[in-house]
Amino acid sequence: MDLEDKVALVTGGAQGLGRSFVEILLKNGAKVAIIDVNESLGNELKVTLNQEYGPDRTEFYTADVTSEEQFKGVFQKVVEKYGQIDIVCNNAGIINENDWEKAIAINLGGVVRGTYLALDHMKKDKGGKGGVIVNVASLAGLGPLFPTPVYTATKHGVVGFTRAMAGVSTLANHGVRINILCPGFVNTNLVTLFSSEEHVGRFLHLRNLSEKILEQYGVMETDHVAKAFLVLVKDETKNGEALMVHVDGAAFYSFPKQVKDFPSTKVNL
Ligand SMILES: NC(=O)C1=CN([C@@H]2O[C@H](COP(=O)(O)OP(=O)(O)OC[C@H]3O[C@@H](n4cnc5c(N)ncnc54)[C@H](O)[C@@H]3O)[C@@H](O)[C@H]2O)C=CC1
Ligand SMILES: CCC(=O)/C=C/C=C\C[C@@H](O)/C=C/C=C/C=C\[C@@H](O)CCCC(=O)O
Repeated sequence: MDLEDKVALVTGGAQGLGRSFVEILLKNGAKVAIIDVNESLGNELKVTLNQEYGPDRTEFYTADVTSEEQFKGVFQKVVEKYGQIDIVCNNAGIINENDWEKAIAINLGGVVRGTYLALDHMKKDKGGKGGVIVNVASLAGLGPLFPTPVYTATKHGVVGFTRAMAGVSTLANHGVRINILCPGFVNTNLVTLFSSEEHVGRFLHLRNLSEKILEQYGVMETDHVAKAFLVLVKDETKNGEALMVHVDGAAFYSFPKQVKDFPSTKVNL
């Protein structure tokens, strides 16, 4: 996919990984709608990006991805302003093992809502132009991150939901590819939370384990992950794929094609 003049929408775009996705999309010629619940950070970023790219390449919209009204309204405003949406990145996410229902609502519910809203505007069988959706999971969507079990569950949910929706999109001829980004640890606000009782709650006693896991995997910079994000956006052969990103590079996860191919040990019943 050539990104020149394409229209992208990125949730959680005001900082961290989302901001790096916004910036790499702009560098490749796209226009970007930045969605975030943090209004002050979003407005600050808009001012910064205006200086580098001019006022017409980005727009910031304050919205909470857990609100159908707000999120749906933002999609409508983006289409009214730019006439189309070609790329959607459902990136907004949190770690909160205390308020785990909030974590589920944002990390999984927000991705489901963003995927459905994106398809409503993009699918070719309803007058759209097709495009690509990238849902941000994590390596914790493929392997359990013990200190954050609910976060792990939300990310496993993003992987399963996205793979199923990629299949639906193919069967329905939506013309929309839907892929998963699975980064390891990245140097953002989020990765500092594992020693915060407010965020890891009853699992705070595992913070030494967290530090060992962080040390084992290393911590990446956001621009490294953004390059992997761009692969999922541009490679039109990829649909339903999970791209793992770690300090040494990136690799597509090999999902077994059928149940009979699942790694298993036979049990006599
Ligand atoms: N930092 C890391 O090590 C990794 C992060 N990820 C995932 O990447 C995504 C982005 O994470 P980071 O950039 O690290 O976090 P971050 O905390 O730096 O940025 C997240 C952004 O999402 C926004 N946000 C939170 N809740 C929202 C809501 N309800 N509606 C709209 N916006 C909301 C926040 O205001 C913030 O600007 C998350 O889904 C996270 O799970 C995945 C793997 C590793
Ligand atoms: C480690 C403490 C913590 O909760 C930090 C979270 C920070 C970032 C968000 C998350 O998306 C990063 C996940 C990285 C996971 C990496 C590997 C796991 O999937 C498996 C770890 C289990 C193991 O190898 O022992």
